[in-house]
Amino acid sequence: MKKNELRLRYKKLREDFSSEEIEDKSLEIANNLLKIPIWEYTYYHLFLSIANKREVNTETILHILQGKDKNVVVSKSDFENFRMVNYLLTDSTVLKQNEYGIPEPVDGIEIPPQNIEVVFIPLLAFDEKGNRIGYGKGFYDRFLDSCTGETVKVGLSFFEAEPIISEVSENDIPLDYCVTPGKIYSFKNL
Ligand SMILES: Nc1nc2c(c(=O)[nH]1)N(C=O)[C@@H](CNc1ccc(C(=O)N[C@@H](CCC(=O)O)C(=O)O)cc1)CN2
Ligand SMILES: Nc1ncnc2c1ncn2[C@@H]1O[C@H](COP(=O)(O)OP(=O)(O)OP(=O)(O)O)[C@@H](O)[C@H]1O
Repeated sequence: MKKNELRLRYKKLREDFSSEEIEDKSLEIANNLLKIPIWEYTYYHLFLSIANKREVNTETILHILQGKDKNVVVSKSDFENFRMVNYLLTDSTVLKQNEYGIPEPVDGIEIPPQNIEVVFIPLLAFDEKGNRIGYGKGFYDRFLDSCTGETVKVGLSFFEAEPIISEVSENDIPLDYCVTPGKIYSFKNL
């Protein structure tokens, strides 16, 4: 199916979940994440969920990372150039909601993308090869492009994989893993 059709379809599917379903499914995703081999690294990039958009709630994942004493990196989006600037999340980080309701650090210690070892990625949809679709502004395409080839890319999704996403462009960087409430996909060596 085409990207725009998939975006619309999955946005609708997500909107049908109750807050309780979002919480339960997000917890199952966090539990499944513990089963993939990504816990020996130091720098983890996490997105902070938009409360009213029915995204995967990443709060439990944040607590897991903090419990393991990992360095957590969060970003601020620049809607002029569709790039993200990444900051270390610390006790003194001040978060402020941007115009889309995304909590963002006001400032802080900037972390170069090359230092980031694991990235958790919000998705609208993905396919069995690990291709992904986001909001379509290319924020994550640009960000992942500036990370290293070694950076582990982990998608988080409420839904299972589509058989195939057409119109994959050369900018699209595929996932290494995708975790859903019921399943763990590994795309390594595909
Ligand atoms: N929590 C979270 N943080 C994230 C992302 C995300 O998907 N989730 N992003 C992933 O890329 C980046 C921000 N990307 C965005 C891209 C487009 C729009 C946007 O145009 N919103 C419109 C229409 C949204 C819609 O179609 O539903 C709006 O809210 O009016 C917002 C954020 C970086 N941070
Ligand atoms: N590395 C890049 N450098 C410059 N432009 C890019 C890059 N990656 C993607 N873009 C541009 O960003 C736009 C959105 O890309 P695409 O349709 O793949 O979105 P997406 O993968 O759904 O979005 P996102 O990355 O925000 O989740 C396209 O116009 C694309 O040309």
